[in-house]
Amino acid sequence: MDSSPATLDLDKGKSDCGNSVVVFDPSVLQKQSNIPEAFIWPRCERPHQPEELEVPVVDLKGFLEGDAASTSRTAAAIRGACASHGFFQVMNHKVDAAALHDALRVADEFFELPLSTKLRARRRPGCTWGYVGAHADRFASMLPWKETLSFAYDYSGNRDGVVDYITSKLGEEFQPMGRVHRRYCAAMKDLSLSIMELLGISLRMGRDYYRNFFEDGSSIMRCNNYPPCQEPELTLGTGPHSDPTALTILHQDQVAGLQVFAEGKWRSVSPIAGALVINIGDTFMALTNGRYKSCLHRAVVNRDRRRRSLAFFVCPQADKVVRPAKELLVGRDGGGGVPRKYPDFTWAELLEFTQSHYRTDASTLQNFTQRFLTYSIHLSLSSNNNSNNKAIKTGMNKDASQMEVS
Ligand SMILES: C=C1C[C@]23C[C@@]1(O)CC[C@H]2[C@]1(C)CCC[C@@](C)(C(=O)O)[C@H]1[C@@H]3C(=O)O
Ligand SMILES: O=C(O)CCC(=O)C(=O)O
Ligand SMILES: [Fe+2]
Repeated sequence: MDSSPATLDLDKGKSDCGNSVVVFDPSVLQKQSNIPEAFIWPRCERPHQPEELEVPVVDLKGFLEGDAASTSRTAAAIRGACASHGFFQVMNHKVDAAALHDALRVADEFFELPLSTKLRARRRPGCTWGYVGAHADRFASMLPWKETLSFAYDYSGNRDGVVDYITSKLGEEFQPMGRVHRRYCAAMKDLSLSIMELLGISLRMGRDYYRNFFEDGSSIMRCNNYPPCQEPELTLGTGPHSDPTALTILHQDQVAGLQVFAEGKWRSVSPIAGALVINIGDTFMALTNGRYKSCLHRAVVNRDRRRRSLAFFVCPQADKVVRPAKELLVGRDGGGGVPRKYPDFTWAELLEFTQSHYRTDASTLQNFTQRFLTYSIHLSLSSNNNSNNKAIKTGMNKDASQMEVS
């Protein structure tokens, strides 16, 4: 069994910091009879033949046309899904079929480029954006069998941010690719804000509450490319995690691979032509004080066919405080407040935690909260200077231990 992932020195033998950099080169790895050790996951994590998870397939036509009865039926269907496993699929979402097709086409164009060209966009240490192969620059084991390209899409920023990013990294000849991504992200923004309206209605917060919260959002576009794998039973395309973001719109191709951990086992969410998969992320779970669930999921690979998915991660504006509406903290009997499950935080803080201190997994938000509590209690013990005491920032009583950390 080969001992390590393909090693390729960058730019005439050295990377920026003078060391050889381990990258994921599918064209090399796929020729090897076995996958490198670093891609082999623990036995308990390896994929098995799953059952199907019947997630609700919600038809958005009536809601998008303003039909009141259809809107309340749609909100009820979404409420049920979000309160259990946080996943549903949407049909008749009004995202142009050509935009969906072209976005996958240009993702293929990118991933089919020579590795040296893709590495022009390589993710720099400490940055979220760029080209990544198996996270071989970040992790030493349990590497995911995938390549990804990620970039920002700012809801309120300049219209050409995506095009500028793509051309600045790859060259002016990639303008058409940037324009296709810009069109796709604009469509994802519109759909995400419509879904935020439905989430607001489903939580009886009104259609504008979450729409207003996210309309100046700072979202992330991620293209996932999962090459065929010669030992798919030993590895994972994306490891078990809940999305730290608020909402994910996933455009998967017609190759099965997405799995959700629901009712005590891994279950597949099969692709439905024309449908988009929607799931609640940790940040939205915190906004509802845990009422809506950010669910564990992963992606598996296969021996014969490449799989692609486009994940659009909706995030609030980076410095906006994530705190549940007080209406969601009222007990079912209308009595006293329900204990807070999570501290006040900003998306910038949670993102930094996932990128610098913690590998996103099944317990990201719980560990972020625990770290927050420890830090807050440490601060309150070690300093009388209340202005530094982050516990106040949680909008909670001084005794942060009242938070119910699940
Ligand atoms: C904020 C993020 C971190 C990851 C990308 C994302 O934008 C949302 C999902 C996260 C991730 C995909 C969850 C599984 C592990 C991960 C390391 C990956 O496999 O890519 C995560 C992403 C990351 O870059 O940290
Ligand atoms: O590719 C998929 O189906 C899921 C990817 C995913 O969960 C992610 O990128 O966060
Ligand atoms: Fe995910």
